[in-house]
Amino acid sequence: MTDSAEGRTPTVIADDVHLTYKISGRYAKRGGAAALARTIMRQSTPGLREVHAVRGVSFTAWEGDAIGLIGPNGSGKSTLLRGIAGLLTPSAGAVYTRGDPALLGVNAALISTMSGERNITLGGLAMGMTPEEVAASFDDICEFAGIGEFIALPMNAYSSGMGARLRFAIAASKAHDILMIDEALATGDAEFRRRSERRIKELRDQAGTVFLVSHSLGVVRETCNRAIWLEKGQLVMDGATDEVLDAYEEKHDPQKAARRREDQRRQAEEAAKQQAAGVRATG
Ligand SMILES: Nc1ncnc2c1ncn2[C@@H]1O[C@H](COP(=O)(O)OP(=O)(O)OP(=O)(O)O)[C@@H](O)[C@H]1O
Repeated sequence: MTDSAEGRTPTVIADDVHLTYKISGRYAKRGGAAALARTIMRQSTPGLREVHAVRGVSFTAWEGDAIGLIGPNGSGKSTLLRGIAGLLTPSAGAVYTRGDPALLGVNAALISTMSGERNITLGGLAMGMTPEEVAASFDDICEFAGIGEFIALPMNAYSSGMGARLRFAIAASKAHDILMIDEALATGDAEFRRRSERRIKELRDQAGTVFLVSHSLGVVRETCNRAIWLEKGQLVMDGATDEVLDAYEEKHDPQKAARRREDQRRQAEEAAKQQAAGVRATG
């Protein structure tokens, strides 16, 4: 499956995807208010409430793409990742993937009562590595996570940042066809972020596709070639990172956008001055 125009291979196709959560409990009570709530929310089953989190999203991701998913809280970013990973079945539309998607989220399934060391082994095996491959990457994973002696302690003794670092280190040790990272980088310090950004670039170079959910526009600018902007479960914009992030900033942080425009104007002015000085010096 290759796009003949550009010779690139699509890895994920989302075709008008809708993702819905069904929650029970809160409206299960009998009584007038609950019945009224059900009528308003067009519920057919008493006690079941639906949250329509992703509403008709379509895009195609390609090999080598690193796509930042941006949007305000509750806009459906994590839900869309779960849909791509196959953890949620679309209520309408479809997701097609080429290769195995691996979702690295804050809730990635490591076992909190076991040590970091043990989780490296289990996580590696769960990702389909052989025991030899796990043994070969063990030291690199420990070093990448950079949590020192904590690696020998059970993970429930870790701070949330340490846990996120270890999860990232384990997931990123293997080349994935499609790697999805949910906010993992937000919890690391500057040095860890730099290491992670380098690793994401390597994974892209190995022709994988990376999706990154992050509230840090800086991380998305540094890491991604493309961005998808979601708002209330719908796709607002999909395109080159700078273009999408500039438009997002105009809407959600106009002051910052104005400062950025001013900086760009100054830089352009400075570059023009230097070019003119260079022309005079050589002329
Ligand atoms: N497990 C769940 N059960 C029910 N509703 C959920 C569940 N997870 C998310 N939602 C709802 O789905 C919508 C989208 O949530 P989602 O977590 O995908 O957004 P997000 O853009 O990732 O948000 P954030 O930036 O805050 O992490 C929200 O209205 C949220 O309340």
